[in-house]
Amino acid sequence: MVISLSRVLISDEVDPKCVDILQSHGVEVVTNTKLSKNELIAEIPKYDGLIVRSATKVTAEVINAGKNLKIIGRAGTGVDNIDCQVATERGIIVMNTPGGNTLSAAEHTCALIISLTRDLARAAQSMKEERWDRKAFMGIELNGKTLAIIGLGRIGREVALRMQSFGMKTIGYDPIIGAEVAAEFNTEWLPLENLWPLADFITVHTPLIPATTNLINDDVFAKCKRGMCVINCARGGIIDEAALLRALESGQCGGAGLDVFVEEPPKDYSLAKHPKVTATPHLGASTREAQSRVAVEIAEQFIDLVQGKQLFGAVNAPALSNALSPESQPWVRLGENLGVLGSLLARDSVASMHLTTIGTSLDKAGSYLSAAMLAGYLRSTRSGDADAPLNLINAPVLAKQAGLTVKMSTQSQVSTTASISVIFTTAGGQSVQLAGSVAGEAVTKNGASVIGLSLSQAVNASVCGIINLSSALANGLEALKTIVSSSNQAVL
Ligand SMILES: NC(=O)C1=CN([C@@H]2O[C@H](COP(=O)(O)OP(=O)(O)OC[C@H]3O[C@@H](n4cnc5c(N)ncnc54)[C@H](O)[C@@H]3O)[C@@H](O)[C@H]2O)C=CC1
Ligand SMILES: O=C(O)C(=O)COP(=O)(O)O
Repeated sequence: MVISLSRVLISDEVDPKCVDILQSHGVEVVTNTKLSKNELIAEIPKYDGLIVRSATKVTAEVINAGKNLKIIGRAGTGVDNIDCQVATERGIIVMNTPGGNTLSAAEHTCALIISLTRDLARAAQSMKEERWDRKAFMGIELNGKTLAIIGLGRIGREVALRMQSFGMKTIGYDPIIGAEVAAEFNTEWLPLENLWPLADFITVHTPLIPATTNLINDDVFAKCKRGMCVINCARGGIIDEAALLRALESGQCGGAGLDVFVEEPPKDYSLAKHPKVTATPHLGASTREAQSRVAVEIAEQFIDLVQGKQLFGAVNAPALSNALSPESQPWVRLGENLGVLGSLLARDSVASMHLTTIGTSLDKAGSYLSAAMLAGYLRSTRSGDADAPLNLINAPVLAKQAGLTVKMSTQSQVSTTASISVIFTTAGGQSVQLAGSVAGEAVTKNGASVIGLSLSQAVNASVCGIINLSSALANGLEALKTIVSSSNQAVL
């Protein structure tokens, strides 16, 4: 799958290095950070690429209006402001720059923890008001206290390492990162129920997903030590804001450091204004270093993708990662053509496909080959929304929605000429088996795949031939049958 980009819209404040890199590769870039929702919807059809931070809400409406959109880039980490599901269904790549702002977010988290222990924000404000009030600001030491880290990914572990230098004991929970990995950064992995009562501070570093929404709620506050403090430099909504306000009021929660809010900017500032809260306006990634990194990274990732060099940072295109190299292009075409052929030969709608890759060179090709096959199959069978392209990004999702199941197997034989074999089984139980390979420079140069066919019940024949698949498909099934039955091992 080849992706070309001609015009990119940047709709949030992104370091100018991003524009420079894209322009130096011939991409036209328009920066407009003042677009209202409706203006963005009106503007987006002109672009094939969009780059945002957290401010632009890339909703289904925006994505559906983006008739030419191929890629949405997030100069940062969280993609919760982008409707990734709709983007995927429309075959649009969503890409972020994981890691570019990790250290800045970790440092900001540490700053919030430290600020809380000494009430720095209010103490500094009192000095600006010319009040020398030493009695009002009795703090606590971090040394010997326990910090619970929920989410032991990139930021969580950097926070752990930094706060350990203050003498804090770090404990943590993550459903994917286990105890052994946590121990590598001196953090004791504990199940949540065991962790709540031990923590003096709890900091969250997870994405906002259903499992983490309101993760810290009234019940959790009740299980914590009285006076424990919470920090949220991840996403608004991981800590239930109403429950936090109640816990601050009752004294169950001793303080909160908040960088993120359910609504940004918040309509209701009662949490931010609360005397026990140190709040910042989503500044975790707002450092020169982080902004420079994410701007360069997103631009370079776009260019690498367009040049077919590599796919980095895509959050919704697992099939694409091995499909960009020039060597894989004929295989992608073969897969698509086999999908089309399967749909032509199967008399009923296909309920399942079983793809087998043969040969070690195709060991990692199963996911893009099956996606290519599904794209070809769906392209040839679908009616309706012809607007949305069918490609390696959306074909697996749309096939799943249509109830089509896909099985993949690998036969890793070193000496074998690489080939693929697929069995299409219809809802009525008929099956069509096709086998194909990409052979020879001369054939692949003019874009045609060579395919060895073995047709079973669906055409009630058992023939084997080699045909120029592209021209056969262009002439339709009847022509194909004629070609197959009249040719034996001939390239047409
Ligand atoms: N305030 C700011 O400006 C910034 C905020 N962020 C946010 O910080 C958060 C963390 O970012 P990274 O560390 O880069 O992400 P990451 O993907 O490296 O780590 C997230 C971790 O959360 C874990 N997790 C998922 N579900 C969980 C659950 N139910 N309970 C506990 N852990 C769970 C994952 O397994 C993963 O290890 C994200 O929400 C990101 O958007 C990131 C950068 C800047
Ligand atoms: O990268 C993230 O997840 C962030 O929250 C940073 O957001 P921002 O790019 O500063 O709007």
